[in-house]
Amino acid sequence: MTIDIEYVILRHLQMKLKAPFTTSFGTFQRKEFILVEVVDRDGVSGWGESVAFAAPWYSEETVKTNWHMLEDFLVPLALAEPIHHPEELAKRFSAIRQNNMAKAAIEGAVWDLYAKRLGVPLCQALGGTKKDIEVGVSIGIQPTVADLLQVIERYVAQGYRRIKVKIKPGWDVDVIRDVRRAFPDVPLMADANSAYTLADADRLKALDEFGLLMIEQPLAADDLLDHARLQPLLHTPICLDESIRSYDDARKALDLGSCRIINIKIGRVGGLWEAKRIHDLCAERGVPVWCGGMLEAGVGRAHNIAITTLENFALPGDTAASSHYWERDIITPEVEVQGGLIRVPDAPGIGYDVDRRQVERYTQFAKVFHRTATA
Ligand SMILES: O=C(O)CCC(=O)c1ccccc1C(=O)O
Ligand SMILES: [Mg+2]
Repeated sequence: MTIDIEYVILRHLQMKLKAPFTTSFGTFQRKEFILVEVVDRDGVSGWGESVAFAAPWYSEETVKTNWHMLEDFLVPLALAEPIHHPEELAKRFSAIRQNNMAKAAIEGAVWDLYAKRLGVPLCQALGGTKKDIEVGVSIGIQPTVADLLQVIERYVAQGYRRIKVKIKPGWDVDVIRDVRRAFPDVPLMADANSAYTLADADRLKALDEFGLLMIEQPLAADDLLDHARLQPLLHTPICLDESIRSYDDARKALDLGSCRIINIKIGRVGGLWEAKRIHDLCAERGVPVWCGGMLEAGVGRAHNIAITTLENFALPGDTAASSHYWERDIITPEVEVQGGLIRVPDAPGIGYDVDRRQVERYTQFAKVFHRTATA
């Protein structure tokens, strides 16, 4: 199989979230992101989505740094030579340091095109087998505990398979106690987005009594060592998110005992190829993984669904329904959750149609890059 990309379109989109989403590091009202379309000689399109946010709170990447990396480095590399397998592109990109979300955006588009050319769904091209995936939902910090309980009630009623609550100092032990009292049996976890240090070990230890499935990223993103010190003090498994940016990070975290579960985000680790390698490593080590979310629009959501079909994505992810985030998503059909499950689409590639009318509506500006002009 040879993929000859004829041109690439970068579009800058902005979509308003249905409800503001608050984490320990800030509040999101809208999502700005880059949609990548790669088009081959026959006019077949592959789609990718950069998950970088407008501001560098979650990681150092932003929409603008991603645009710069794509325009000046990654798109020219993708156009430079034909591609026989997306892995080749991942290797080509390894000459460029980090900037994982930018790399993943275009690599994801090439994966979609690759699977479409093969005539198979993306999940199958990746080696996934599941026909349905189990999903949970991530719930932001709310104005009051009463608000939080009401929101949780709604998602439990919709059948979501686990509830994730964002925590930070001052919105943690008492909140989780109230949630647990109201929902004694719900599969529950907490995500701190690096809001604590090792000096808070007692506070984190106090969460042990609530039977959480895991506590996600309690300490700093660059601190595998302190996570390794914290984990033996807790009964609750630590799950790492921000700390894991590559296969090697995952290997080191598992060797050190920094976590017992890994959240895989395709963008954070630089693409589907690296995500699959981390999945396979964790499978060998008997460590379950799950797919995190970055408030994606439909294209990113479709990629998350595809990777989650790999077997060792053993825990429900954060890939909630389109309608949880958006009045109107950019794909048809939209992603729906029924009884806590998403049915994996079986059409070639990402398996959803990109709704060009909606894309147009949300696009603020765009730029086209032709092979002849760059290569
Ligand atoms: O619903 C989603 O897409 C996941 C929401 C979420 O938890 C999140 C949202 C924005 C930034 C970081 C995170 C996170 O997983 O830490
Ligand atoms: Mg997280």
